Amino acid sequence: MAARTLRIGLIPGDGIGREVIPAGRRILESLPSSLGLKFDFVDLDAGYEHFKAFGTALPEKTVETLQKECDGALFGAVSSPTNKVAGYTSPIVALRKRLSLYANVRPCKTVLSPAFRSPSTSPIDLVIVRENTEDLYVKEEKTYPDPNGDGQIAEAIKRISTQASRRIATIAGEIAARRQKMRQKPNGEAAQKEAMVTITHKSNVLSQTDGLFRSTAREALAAPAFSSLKIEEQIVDSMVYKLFLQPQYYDVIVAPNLYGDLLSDGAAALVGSLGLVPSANVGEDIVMGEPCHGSAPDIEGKGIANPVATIRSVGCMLEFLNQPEAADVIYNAVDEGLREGKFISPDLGGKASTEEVMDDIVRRL
Ligand SMILES: NC(=O)c1ccc[n+]([C@@H]2O[C@H](COP(=O)([O-])OP(=O)(O)OC[C@H]3O[C@@H](n4cnc5c(N)ncnc54)[C@H](O)[C@@H]3O)[C@@H](O)[C@H]2O)c1
Ligand SMILES: O=C(O)CC[C@H](C(=O)O)[C@@H](O)C(=O)O
Repeated sequence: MAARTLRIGLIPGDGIGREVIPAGRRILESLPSSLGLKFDFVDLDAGYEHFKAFGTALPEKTVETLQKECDGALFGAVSSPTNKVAGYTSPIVALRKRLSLYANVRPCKTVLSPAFRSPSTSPIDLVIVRENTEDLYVKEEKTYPDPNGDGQIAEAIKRISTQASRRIATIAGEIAARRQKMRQKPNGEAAQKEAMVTITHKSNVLSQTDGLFRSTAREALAAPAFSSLKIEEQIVDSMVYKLFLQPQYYDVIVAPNLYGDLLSDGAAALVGSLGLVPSANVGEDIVMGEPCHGSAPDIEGKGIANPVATIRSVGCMLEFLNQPEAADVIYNAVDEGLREGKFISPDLGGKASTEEVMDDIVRRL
């Protein structure tokens, strides 16, 4: 059988993005040839450093190359400034919209290892499915003088649509159904963990925006295709509470954009580190793997960034490019390395460098 070639755009961005994306590339180059996959790579620019040098954080060439040439992409991280900088807009937020990457799928899983302990003592295996194109992320903000006194008023639009809510709930249902199938035992016995989608919202206060998200998600998940799933809902503040108290209970959590962003960093803390949690930005035309973490300026340049989130993101990208076998090879190699615990990075209490963790995983592929 002739090998299939996938073209992958590599966008390291800023900070530790530049240290972990090479690990992602190396993993793809090291996959066993028996999988029948080949990769070619195109290096693409984006980020705050690029903005400072050339006046744009997301060159059109990057967007066009991804749209016209690439099957998949790997994005590292960007160093978005926290103060307003004229002309700068987050390239990752822009890319998600420009490429219609409507779902941000973020699996969080505990690996039990003698080498490190996760803050959560019960094993976690959940997926956060974050809407990726709207909510407060439409970034329609304005500031104007306060007519009633000193100072100013700043406003932001929170936009929720039926279409985006339906689409995200549907993919969350599909992911839960797929996980249910994978958990089923060969003898037909039901798996221990209940297959479930938890719809997260704040419609007790935001009855129109989050209300629309909640009712649309409920409707989409009532489809016959999802009849084997338990569908439940949780107000986002108590969702945080319950997630921290009993994370092992959750299976698939679907959330509007901002709540999904916050919940995934919380879940990352529970499994041990942001350096462990991957994501896939999923659209109709392209899939972009991306670690959930940022550019980590506090450890940039030290060679100690944990590459596992990026390596698992390579698996997530391949999973959504319909290459589940290749994804499993990567997930298993990562889990085995963490379980054995010889090469553990400092964020998990170990001493291994980015390169040592990567080499250990490559050996196991
Ligand atoms: N997708 C993205 O591009 C993305 C995501 C989040 C934050 N950011 C940007 O990143 C910058 C820094 O943000 P922040 O410090 O709030 O969040 P961060 O995720 O960069 O870092 C938070 C903490 O986690 C640690 N950490 C993160 N990734 C790690 C890894 N792979 N290995 C070991 N430790 C890791 C960091 O050292 C830091 O202590 C900001 O400019 C923010 O805008 C970008
Ligand atoms: O800093 C940025 O430019 C984007 C950060 C980004 C987000 O979606 O808000 C990050 O928090 C993420 O989880 O991907």
